[in-house]
Amino acid sequence: MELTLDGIAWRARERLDPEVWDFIEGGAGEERTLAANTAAFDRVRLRPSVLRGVRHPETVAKILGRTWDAPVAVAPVAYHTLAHPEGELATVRGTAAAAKVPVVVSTFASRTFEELAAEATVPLWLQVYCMRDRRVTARLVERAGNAGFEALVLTVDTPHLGRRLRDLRNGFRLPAGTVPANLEGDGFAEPSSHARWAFDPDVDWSVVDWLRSVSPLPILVKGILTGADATRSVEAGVDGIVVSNHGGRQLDGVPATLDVLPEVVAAAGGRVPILVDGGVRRGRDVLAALALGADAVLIGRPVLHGLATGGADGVKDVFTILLDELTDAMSLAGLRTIADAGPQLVSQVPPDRRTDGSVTRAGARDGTGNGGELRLADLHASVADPAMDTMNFLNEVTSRYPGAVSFAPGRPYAGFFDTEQMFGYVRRYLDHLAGQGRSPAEVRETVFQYGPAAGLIRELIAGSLRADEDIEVPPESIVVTVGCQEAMFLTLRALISGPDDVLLVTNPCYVGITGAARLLDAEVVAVEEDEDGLSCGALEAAAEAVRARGKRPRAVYVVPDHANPSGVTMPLQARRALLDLAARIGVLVLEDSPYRLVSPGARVPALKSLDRTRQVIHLGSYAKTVFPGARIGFVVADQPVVAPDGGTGLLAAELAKIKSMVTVNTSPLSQAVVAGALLESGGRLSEFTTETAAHYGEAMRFTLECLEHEFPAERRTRLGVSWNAPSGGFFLTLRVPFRAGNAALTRSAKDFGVIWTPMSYFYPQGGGRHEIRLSTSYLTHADIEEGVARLGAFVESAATRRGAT
Ligand SMILES: Cc1cc2nc3c(=O)[nH]c(=O)nc-3n(C[C@H](O)[C@H](O)[C@H](O)COP(=O)(O)O)c2cc1C
Repeated sequence: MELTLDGIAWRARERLDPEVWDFIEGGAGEERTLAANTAAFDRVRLRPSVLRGVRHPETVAKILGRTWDAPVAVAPVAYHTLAHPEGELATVRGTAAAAKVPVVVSTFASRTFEELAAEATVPLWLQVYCMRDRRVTARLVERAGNAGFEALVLTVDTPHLGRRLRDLRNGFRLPAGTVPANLEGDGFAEPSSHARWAFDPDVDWSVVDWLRSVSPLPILVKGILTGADATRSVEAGVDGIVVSNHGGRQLDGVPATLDVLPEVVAAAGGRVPILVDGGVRRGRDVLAALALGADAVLIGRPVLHGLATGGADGVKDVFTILLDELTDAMSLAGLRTIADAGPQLVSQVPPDRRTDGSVTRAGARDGTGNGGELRLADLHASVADPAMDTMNFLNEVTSRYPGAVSFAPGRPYAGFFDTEQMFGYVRRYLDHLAGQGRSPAEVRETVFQYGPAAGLIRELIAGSLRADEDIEVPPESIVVTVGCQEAMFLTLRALISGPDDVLLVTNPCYVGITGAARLLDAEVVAVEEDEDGLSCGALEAAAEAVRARGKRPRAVYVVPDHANPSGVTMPLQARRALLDLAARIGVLVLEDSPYRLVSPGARVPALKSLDRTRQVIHLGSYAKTVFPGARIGFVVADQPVVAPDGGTGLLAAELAKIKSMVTVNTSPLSQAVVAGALLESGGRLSEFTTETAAHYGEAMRFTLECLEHEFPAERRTRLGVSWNAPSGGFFLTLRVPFRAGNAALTRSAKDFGVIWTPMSYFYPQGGGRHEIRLSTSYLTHADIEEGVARLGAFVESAATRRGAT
């Protein structure tokens, strides 16, 4: 059994489809409020009283005249069948098995009130949304009352649903079979659009009187965040208040509930009980909420996590852990009953100064909290962006299952690395400098000192571009960067001048570019890739749509050769068409092509070599051709930039200015290594990489052969499996008949010993749910053979396992 609610959440994530996980876990907007909720609890420190002889702390709470085993209840959460087929039935069973505490049933419960009431041995409350058609609400309330529900919780923060970006990106729809069991009609599949037409957006405080007129049950309002609204609630005659920001799912930017709790408690002045929800994950969080004036807490997501991991048993685990932690914390803190949890119990709760401005504790003036602790909610939103987190999940899975064969990393094959050779390259470059007439002191200076921001080895790079790629550019148009990632970052920083500039990318797309855009708050619009790469028709339509919104499509990012992740290569004609279109509609093309020189066979000309209008910014990398540890990339930016005084320079010079404030200059030592390799190859990197290209070509060919062998025609058809056959590069795409998300990946790693990358990671606007990216580059043939066999077993199992996908 897991020991913490976080552990249960981790296991739930493994089991749930990524879109469902996102629906449950996500918040509105940049998820600042979502992050703030848990961060607020993290800032609390408990001040224990010692030697109080507390052997058996008493957790019992009295709320609205009823006795609860503990000051904890289940928050109203829609559609429990998303997490487990038994839905709310399992929730009431599991809760009851651990403690006698209420379950607040959502208007959007996926089990009927009557079946829940028949099952429940815990109190049931009904959460109420006020519908445009009040008769619908009145009927629900009446049914719940007849079924024996004991209270109504009127949600007041939801005239419509908040902007939940994860769901928008995923195009989330409720899975077939998940419907609100107590509502009639249809149109529920998209929760947000349903709410827009079904919820009453004009609802005001008179709704409390109305609700009282249709039901004798006590009424609590849920969604109060200010003292003023708490006062109004009491004046309106409510029986209780739930301090809630809907788990960060409504208005992003509102404060953490714990931070506003004291204000609400003070305003309510003990006239009604105060409950709070949002981010309660540990027993000590319950104590913190009580100490700051709450009478009880509600927990939302952890209940669904419990359901996902084990139905009723999982919910029981959630409550058992939480209550064990609560009693443990009480006895260590010297609290006999929950009434002992007063303000003296907590210290140093720094204010959320951005959102409510009130200082609740001393020691918070620097806004950093205890011991320099920072709040995630106060950092740039990109760090909490789920899209930035996908690779972490992959890394976690990889480290959890070290024995698995991994088709995930797009790494070069380590067999080519030769430590001694590296020294040889440096020597070679230093000799080259000496041969150019530099004195020993100057040579030493070159590698030991800071260097020019634009780089030391631009001439050599320009020479090899000419020799290998027929790209004719002056050395001054090149900036040597710390990997290609910096080249992307600098380029985007320069081009994206404000919120109206939009970056177009292919769908699917390499995550490095979308990640860089995220860091820069640049909007990204994805354009569907087809078998020829980027379709000009789709690109033009996307650019027009961006313009129609009053924005500027600034640049389009493409990987024209053996793309990561799809493996697609653009034919010559498509390249020419793209350049014509880009020139016509005034969009720059960012060409990133790291696999060109390490792929076998003839190469289609690079976009930059076809570029007659300086439309293309070429992003280069030596990670695959020389070695990634050198971290050497470059950007060719030969576009003229006109200053207000009419003077012109090259875009590269502007990029170098930016670079001087990012990494100052690229490591001269690393540049020396790459320069040595370029010199060694006689300026023709393509000759230097012949062997490497043959190796990777062979790895790809062998993987395809293993796939053919593993999935012969009959099996392929039966299972509904197919794949593409790139002529080079590191990646191929396997299409499978089941959802190939995190849950499937975890099962694949755990039960079958094979790891791959869900293609959905690479679709910035959703897609790729039935696709797997296989990387062929760094495995040996023996690993590939074994890995494909394991993959075959996994695919067979997942494809034939009903309902498990
Ligand atoms: C998936 C999901 C569905 C929810 N559905 C409802 C709902 O139908 N009615 C409601 O008032 N609140 C709803 N909430 C908000 C919860 O009642 C509660 O305020 C929030 O989840 C508490 O935060 P926590 O998840 O951090 O514990 C929902 C929350 C989640 C995560």
